[in-house]
Amino acid sequence: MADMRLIVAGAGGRMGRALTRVIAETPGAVLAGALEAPGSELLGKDAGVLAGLPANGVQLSADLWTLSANADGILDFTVPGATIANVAIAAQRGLVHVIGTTGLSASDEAVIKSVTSRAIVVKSGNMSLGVNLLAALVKRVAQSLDESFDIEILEMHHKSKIDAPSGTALMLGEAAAAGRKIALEERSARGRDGFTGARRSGDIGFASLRGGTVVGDHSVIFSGPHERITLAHHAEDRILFAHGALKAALWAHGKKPGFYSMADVLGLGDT
Ligand SMILES: NC(=O)C1=CN([C@@H]2O[C@H](COP(=O)(O)OP(=O)(O)OC[C@H]3O[C@@H](n4cnc5c(N)ncnc54)[C@H](OP(=O)(O)O)[C@@H]3O)[C@@H](O)[C@H]2O)C=CC1
Ligand SMILES: O=C(O)C1=N[C@H](C(=O)O)C[C@H](O)C1
Repeated sequence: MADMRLIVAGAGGRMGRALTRVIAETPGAVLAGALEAPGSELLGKDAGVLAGLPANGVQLSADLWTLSANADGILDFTVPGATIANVAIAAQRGLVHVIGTTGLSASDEAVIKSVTSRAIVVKSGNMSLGVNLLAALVKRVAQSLDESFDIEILEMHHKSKIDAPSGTALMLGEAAAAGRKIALEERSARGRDGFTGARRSGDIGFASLRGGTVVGDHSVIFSGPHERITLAHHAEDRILFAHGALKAALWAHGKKPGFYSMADVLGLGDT
């Protein structure tokens, strides 16, 4: 099969630059375009140079329709508004759309699902093997423990992160809720402040810390009578997520339209 031609959306961002570097070193993948926000001062700059590599001749553009005329996939780690705009074009062009953007609303999620009868979407709040394994473990532990164990999810990220709780924390919350056979949206406790009253039994709590350059730390705490179990993951470099996104794109190339998760890509199934 010919090399997969990939567009990096948000090419000037932290993940975008990491993705450009990983594409350059991945056999079977080639950078076909670099997308940035309309009005960005980075438009016209060379994607390779921005990523700390030699110039590669791919200049940042805000025109996905034109870029995608000659592409097979788009790696999208941007902001919700941009991802939703990209969804329609990716579907129309038949691209593999790998979505890592977090902070999407329920209606954004519905828009993404609505195109998957004709589009190939791989979406995950975290593209790392470790976090996807952790989610499977969290589901398993939540299945085994009753409501005498309170579930709390703690995450810490760098000071530039703009959404909370993190997409990963919500994914781990979904895993815990699936293990307990409850609906997360009915049982989550977020943003405690002031006179909150006692913790409601069966809730899944979330807490977010921000500071410095932390790439991504997540802990799921099962706090029971006189004992506590903590399952945790620490991301050490965001290149980890970029490798996961590339793996997802190459895996999805040629697949039937549908909505896929990183668990599908990694062969973890519905564990
Ligand atoms: N699923 C996963 O494994 C991971 C997910 N993420 C998620 O990825 C997203 C990006 O993270 P990060 O790279 O740190 O953030 P950055 O802010 O560094 O990068 C986002 C980039 O998207 C650009 N952008 C904004 N609007 C558009 C648009 N309309 N079209 C194209 N590009 C646009 C921004 O440009 P500008 O600055 O000019 O607005 C910026 O360059 C976040 O939601 C984060 O949570 C991050 C790591 C791993
Ligand atoms: O914004 C980030 O940096 C990250 N975002 C993702 C999230 O919201 O969970 C994944 C990772 O933790 C880094």
